[in-house]
Order: sequence, then structure tokens, then C-alpha cells
Amino acid sequence: MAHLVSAAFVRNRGLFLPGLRAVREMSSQGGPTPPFSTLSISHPASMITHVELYRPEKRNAMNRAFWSEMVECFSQIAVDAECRVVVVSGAGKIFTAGIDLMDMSSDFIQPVGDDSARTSWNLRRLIAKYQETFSVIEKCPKPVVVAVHGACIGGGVDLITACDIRLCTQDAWFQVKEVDIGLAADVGTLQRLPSVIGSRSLVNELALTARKMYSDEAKTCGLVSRVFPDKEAMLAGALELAGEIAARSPVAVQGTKINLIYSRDHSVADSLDYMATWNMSMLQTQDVLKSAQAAIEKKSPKEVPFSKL
Ligand SMILES: CC/C=C\C=C\CC(=O)SCCNC(=O)CCNC(=O)[C@H](O)C(C)(C)COP(=O)(O)OP(=O)(O)OC[C@H]1O[C@@H](n2cnc3c(N)ncnc32)[C@H](O)[C@@H]1OP(=O)(O)O
Repeated sequence: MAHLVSAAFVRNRGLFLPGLRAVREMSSQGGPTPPFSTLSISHPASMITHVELYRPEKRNAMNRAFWSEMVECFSQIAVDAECRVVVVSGAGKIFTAGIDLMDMSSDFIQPVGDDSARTSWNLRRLIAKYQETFSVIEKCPKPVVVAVHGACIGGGVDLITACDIRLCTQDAWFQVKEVDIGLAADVGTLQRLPSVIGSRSLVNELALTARKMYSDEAKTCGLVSRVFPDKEAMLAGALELAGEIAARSPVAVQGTKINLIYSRDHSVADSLDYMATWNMSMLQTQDVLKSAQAAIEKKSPKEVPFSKL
């Protein structure tokens, strides 16, 4: 009996200790990763990239650097064959306080231009640039899992609605705060939230009143798919989920993300057409044969060595 218990312990130690260590390493102590000043990037497990919003002393408020760094970061991830899935979280007390109200205001409150037409064009360019900060997440073919703890305010909601899977802690709350600072949310929330939570009435209520939505309601309405008791449990859950995705064929996974997003924005007929065109080449991958063989042999996808993509 003692022999069996000890064998189980050794087996479990092998399985679980690296996971726990990886989760602890996800709560970054080391600060931002150069050349970034607002993001900490790590690789907690094979094929998984962790992007941590890293301005904890400012509650991860989104300053000028952040808006550019996200684009640079996700453009690199999009073509990184060592990454099959991304986990995004926030360092410190909360996920994010949204736009940096100190750093950003002059760009938008006193826009420059020789006359109103030129000022408007400049402002338009600036808004489009800020929209790209979160659109890069959606354009990235690798699935993005976002893990929210504490507050997720304003720009934070823009960010998470561009992600593929949303998790949160029991203490999380969400606020479409823009009307409170005198603007209509312009970098993704109004465009993506209606497809995320389905009820337009609820979207309208949240966006028009800026009321806080707590984790229980976020789960009920479908903004998040899972709620965890605390941040450590959530990061463990996010990593496990990311591991499940990373173990599968990257051809299948990336094609699934791209086609799900396409079908959100197009008719069923157009989406089926797009899918057929997509798969007329992607079905020729060796991953289909490898995966089918593994299924016949009752093996897990984790045992199949897929080529990098
Ligand atoms: C093209 C436009 C694109 C996007 C537009 C987006 C719109 C938005 O994002 S609207 C949302 C704006 N954000 C807010 O209104 C939140 C303001 N902050 C707070 O309500 C609170 O700070 C808190 C997030 C609830 C956290 O409270 P607490 O934990 O008590 O921390 P504090 O002591 O208040 O703050 C600590 C530290 O962080 C600084 N800070 C917090 N939020 C912001 C922010 N949004 N911008 C800049 N700085 C922020 C705060 O000033 C403190 O700094 P100190 O230097 O320590 O004083």
C-alpha cells in the first residue's frame, strides 16, 4: 500500500509541480520585459506566451507606450512559431484601470491641426491607431485567453472583448466607463460586446449607465466563461486551458479562430463559402492524418508531435 501511495505521489509530483511553479512564475516579480515598458512577457509552458499588463503601481492604466507596445507585441506573437496560444493578465491589485487619464488627455482634449478639417483628420488617425491596439489581438491567429482579477475598467473592456476566451476571479468587476468621462467608447467595446454577451438590452444598459457588472453577472450573461475563487486558481485554470489548446494541431486551432471570427461578421452562406476555401488547402495538412491516427489508437492529442506553424 505504502508503495502505491508513494508511486502516486511521485506521479502526481511530476504532473503538478511544474504546473504550480509555472503559475507562480506567471505572477511577474521582475518588471516589464525590454524593450517594453508596460508589458511583461514570459513563457510559462511550451508553446504558451504570457503577456502581463505591467504598470501595477498605476493599476495598469494604459499610457501612450502601452497603446504602441501591444501592437508590437501581438504582431510578433502572430508570427512566432514557438507560440500557439496566449494568456493575458494584469500585474498587481487589479487587471486595469483603463486609459491613463494623466498621460492621454492632451492628445484628445487639445488635438492639433491648422484648421478643423486637419484637426479632425489627425484625431481620426489617432483613434484608428488606438483601435489597432486591441484589433491586433483579434487579428492574431493564435487564440488569446484573458484572465481578469479585480477591476476591468473602460479600455480594459475594449481589450477583453477582442480576446477569444475570458476568465475572471470572484472579486472581478467590469465597467464600460466611457460615458462617465464624456465619450462614446471608440476602441472596440461598442462593436464587439453585443456579439459577446448576446443581450443588446444589457449591452445598452452597461454602456449608457457605466454601471459596474460583477463576476456572477458576467458569468451569467456570458462575458466570461469561468469564475475562479482567486488569482492563483485563475492563472492555473488559464494555463491548463492554454495547455489544452497548445496540444492540438496549430493548423486546426488557428483555422478555427479565424473562421469563428469571420462567421461572427458574415452570413452563414458567406461563412460556409469562406470555410470551404480555407479548408481546401488546410485539409491537406499532415495534422489531419496524425490526429486521426491518434484518435484510432485512443491517444491524446498531447501525444502527437505537430510541426510548428
Ligand atoms: C481613444 C480612447 C481610447 C480608449 C478610451 C478608454 C476610456 C477609459 O478607459 S474610461 C476609464 C478611465 N479610468 C478610470 O476612470 C479609472 C480611474 N481609477 C480609479 O477609479 C481607481 O484608481 C481604481 C482603478 C478603482 C483603483 O483604485 P485604488 O486601488 O484605490 O488605486 P488608486 O489609489 O486610486 O490609484 C493608484 C495609482 O494609480 C493611478 N491611476 C489609477 N487609475 C488611473 C488612470 N485611469 N489613469 C492614470 N492613473 C491612474 C492613481 O492616480 C494612483 O497613482 P499615484 O501616483 O499613486 O497617485
